[in-house]
Amino acid sequence: MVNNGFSAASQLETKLISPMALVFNLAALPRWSSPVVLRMGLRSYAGGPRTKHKKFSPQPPVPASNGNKNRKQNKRGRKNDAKAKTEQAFNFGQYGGLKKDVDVDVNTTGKLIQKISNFDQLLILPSVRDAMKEIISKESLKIQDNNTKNTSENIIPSPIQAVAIKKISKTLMSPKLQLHAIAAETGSGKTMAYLIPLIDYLKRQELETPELWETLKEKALIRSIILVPTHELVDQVYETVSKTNSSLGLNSFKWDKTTSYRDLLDHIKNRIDILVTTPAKLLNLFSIRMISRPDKILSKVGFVVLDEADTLLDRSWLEETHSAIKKIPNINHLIFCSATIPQEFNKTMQRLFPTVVPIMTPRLHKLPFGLDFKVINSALSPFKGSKIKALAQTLYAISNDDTEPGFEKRCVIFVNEKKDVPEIIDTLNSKFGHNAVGLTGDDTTEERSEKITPFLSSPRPISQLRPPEPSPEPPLKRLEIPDSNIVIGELKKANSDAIIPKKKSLHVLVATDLMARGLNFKGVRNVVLYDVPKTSIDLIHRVGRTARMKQGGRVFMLIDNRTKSWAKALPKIIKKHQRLS
Ligand SMILES: Nc1ncnc2c1ncn2[C@@H]1O[C@H](COP(=O)(O)OP(=O)(O)OP(=O)(O)O)[C@@H](O)[C@H]1O
Repeated sequence: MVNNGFSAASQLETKLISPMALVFNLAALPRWSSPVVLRMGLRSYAGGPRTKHKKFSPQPPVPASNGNKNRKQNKRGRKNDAKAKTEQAFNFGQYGGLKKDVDVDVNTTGKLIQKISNFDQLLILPSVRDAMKEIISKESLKIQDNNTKNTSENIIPSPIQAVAIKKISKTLMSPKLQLHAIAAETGSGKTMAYLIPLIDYLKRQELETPELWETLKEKALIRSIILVPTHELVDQVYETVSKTNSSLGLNSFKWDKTTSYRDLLDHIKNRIDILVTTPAKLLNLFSIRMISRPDKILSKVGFVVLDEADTLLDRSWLEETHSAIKKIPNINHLIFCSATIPQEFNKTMQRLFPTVVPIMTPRLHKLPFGLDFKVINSALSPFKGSKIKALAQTLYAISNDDTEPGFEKRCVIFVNEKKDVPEIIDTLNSKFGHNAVGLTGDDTTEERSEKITPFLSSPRPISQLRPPEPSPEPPLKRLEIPDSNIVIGELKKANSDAIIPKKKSLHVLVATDLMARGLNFKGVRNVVLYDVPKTSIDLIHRVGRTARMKQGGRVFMLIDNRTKSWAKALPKIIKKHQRLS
């Protein structure tokens, strides 16, 4: 029987899988959820100085207290409100870490966003709009499961792009300082949500103040900066940004570990319109002897983006990032972009940037739409507590099911501790015959890049790969669960290591949280959480490497007796489309 995919309702259901029977089927491609925007519970974010917006009001108005009765009623009211709020945001076992009182205002901004179904409805220069649509259509994943081809005509703004561009474009050329925080679920197109306003800003500067532009265009300066936490993200963001060089005549440049000072200087001399780098590198500008006036070079930077802002402003990065921003004296737009709002990040923002204006979508802190989440209990027979056996069988089953027909399959495995990576790789490759590579912060930049590149590009058609090695594998018994469209692949005698056949057609990457942030694993349909992530924040980022932008994806989370109580909460969260807290 052809495996057609789950029904719409069951796509979002989480299933607890018995270890002997792993369920395989990619969820059908999800559509955009209703594009709506929310006002976040980032109390201090409200009240931006320059842009009009409503203030966040976490509690309904309480009438002026008058005597004991009123006080008691008010107290009860407040209790009920608090209860309703905690019920709304599901608390995942001992998890937490995320800002809880995310308050969705679906009605006001939501309706506005629902109306935006086309880039033409947004205030963007036509040349910028056309160029960016073209880039998206080339970068965005081809939908494998049907014959729809991406062309710039059928590219529409994602909800976060619609709302961010709409809001930022209103006062784009106002000379006053403007701070925005863009936050939306993983894989929702946040890069373009800040890049389109940034590029529109640069091009409008050129067109609207031609005299000024004439004096600046030959100068040694930088006009905008995108800061990211890792070199992988420098490469990824630059890959997109650099496509504007030819189509829009911009000079973009990435400054990473491999860049020589000479190269950097040469590019600065010819004007850098968009610089992509890390905060540490930017601070380096002040210690390069060849550069006599770094302050002058930065004096014309008008647009700054902090991508993965929650990482860049967490305890270990804060000082560096804040120092880097402080070195840029004339910022006009400062944008913070993030998929999660951890409590600590929220507090930092309240303290350092209390006037920032939030731009968010209602799916923030929810797991991706169209995700198929499976929980595998390694404590049960036949694994009997061996997580590695459970992992090996999961991988075997992934490589043998009939998903992703005609394309190579890839799977990213996340572990909590980097010390576990070498052992897992060794066991998977030597004992179970997998084709796995491991990545930790100990790898050099070059090693990391070599290992990760095959996962960042679209899956290759099998016809382009060399024929797989023959493997002495037993036939896979296929079963169907009555009254469902679930197909089960069952291994004969799966409790014995010896019978698990060698399998090389699946490409496996084992990584730590380092690779969980922001990386656009194009078309990776399978993520395995070898360890239960320690916080909701980690869970969201790791899960978010699959099911990106309308693409289905599966997550297999391995649990044991220690972690199973936490895992129990997840089915409810996903089924009810709840937000993690
Ligand atoms: N309007 C659009 N239509 C279709 N695809 C798009 C659109 N905008 C962006 N994309 C594609 O969606 C994918 C995910 O985008 P992006 O990496 O910006 O997500 P993100 O929200 O930054 O994710 P993360 O939170 O993990 O960093 C990319 O492959 C990008 O090319």
